[in-house]
Order: sequence, then structure tokens, then C-alpha cells
Amino acid sequence: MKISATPLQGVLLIEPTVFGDARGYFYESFNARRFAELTGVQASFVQDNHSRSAKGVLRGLHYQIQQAQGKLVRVTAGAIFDVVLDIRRSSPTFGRWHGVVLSAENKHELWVPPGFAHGFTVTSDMAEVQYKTTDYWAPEFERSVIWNDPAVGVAWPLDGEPLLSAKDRAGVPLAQAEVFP
Ligand SMILES: Cc1cn([C@H]2C[C@H](O)[C@@H](COP(=O)(O)OP(=O)(O)O[C@H]3O[C@@H](C)C(=O)[C@@H](O)[C@H]3O)O2)c(=O)[nH]c1=O
Repeated sequence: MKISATPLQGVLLIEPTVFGDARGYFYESFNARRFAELTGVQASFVQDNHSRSAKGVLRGLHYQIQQAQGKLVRVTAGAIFDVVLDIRRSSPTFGRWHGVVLSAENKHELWVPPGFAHGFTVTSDMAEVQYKTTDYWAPEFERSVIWNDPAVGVAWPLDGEPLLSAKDRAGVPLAQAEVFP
């Protein structure tokens, strides 16, 4: 398993070791001891999420202002452009985003600590996204930064307008969003 830092402090790219043989492949998509040793993150995961979306769907940019969730994100079918936005006001990179391609093929995972908004768009015909979270879903604390806030300027790899939920269409610009200290 290889861990790489990203330009946003605390956000980590994880490349699992994949063992291929004549039957196919095997890899540990999560190992609590190794995750803690290699990342230095003490996370305990309480919920596993799984979503499926068609090409051009965009979900995000989401966070919970209380019961903030750390998320360990991976893709088991298709490919996404996964985006994190630093919304920790005291962070030197507050307001900056970072994007990575996560796919069933590359098997990369992204560790998104609490303090970030998170979202993705699907670049394959369909994608299944699975992620572990460090806290439970708390709809009363859910917030969305609007995906196309020009002040943030995420370079989404979109071919036309994205398919959004009503909630995401009602996201707010970062300047009006509740953020972390
Ligand atoms: C997020 C969530 C939703 N739901 C329900 C509520 C709703 O009826 C349905 C779909 O919810 P949403 O439209 O909020 O799903 P979605 O837009 O996929 O929300 C997710 O987006 C990604 C980017 C994240 O980072 C996640 O934390 C989460 O916010 O699922 C749960 O039961 N548990 C959950 O943890």
C-alpha cells in the first residue's frame, strides 16, 4: 500500500497493493492497522456508503458542519473525478480544491479528513462509489457548497451540464457557506 500526500494537508491518496494471478486479483481495500500505521490517522469508521451514478452525474460538494465525517473513498465500477475542497478557515489552503481520478481500474482510494467538502462527477458510462465514514449521516447538519462556485473554480471534466440533485442545485457559494474554524 502506497500513501501519497496531496497539495491539501491531510488529504491522502492511497494505492493498495494488488495481487494478480491466473484467477484474477486480490487486494485489501481497507486494513485498520495498516491504515493507522501508514497514514498516522486515528479513524474509526462507522458507516459504509455505496452509490451508483450515470455519466455526467455530479454529487457535491458535501459536508456535515457538525458530526463532520472523514471519508475513505473508492470506486468499484467505472471512473470518477473526485474532488475535495478545503473549508477549514484557519488552513493555509482554505478555499482550494484538489481532484483525483478514482476508478475500478486504478483502485486508488482518497482519504478525505473532516474539514473538507467532498464531491465527484462520473466520467465513465456508470460508476459505483463506495466510501467508509467516521461519523453517521446527520441530515440536519448536511451542507452543500455549490459545485460551480467561480470563486472556487473546480475544473470539472464535464461534457455539458451535470445531472444534479435538487439539494445540490441549491448549494451555496463558499463565501456564504458555514465553514469549519
Ligand atoms: C448521505 C446519505 C443519504 N441517505 C439517503 C438520503 C436520500 O434519500 C438518499 C440520497 O441522498 P443524497 O442525495 O444526499 O446522496 P449523495 O448526493 O450521494 O450524498 C453523498 O454525496 C457524496 C459526494 C458525499 O460525500 C456523501 O457524504 C454524501 O453527501 O440517501 C442515507 O440514507 N444515508 C446517508 O448517509
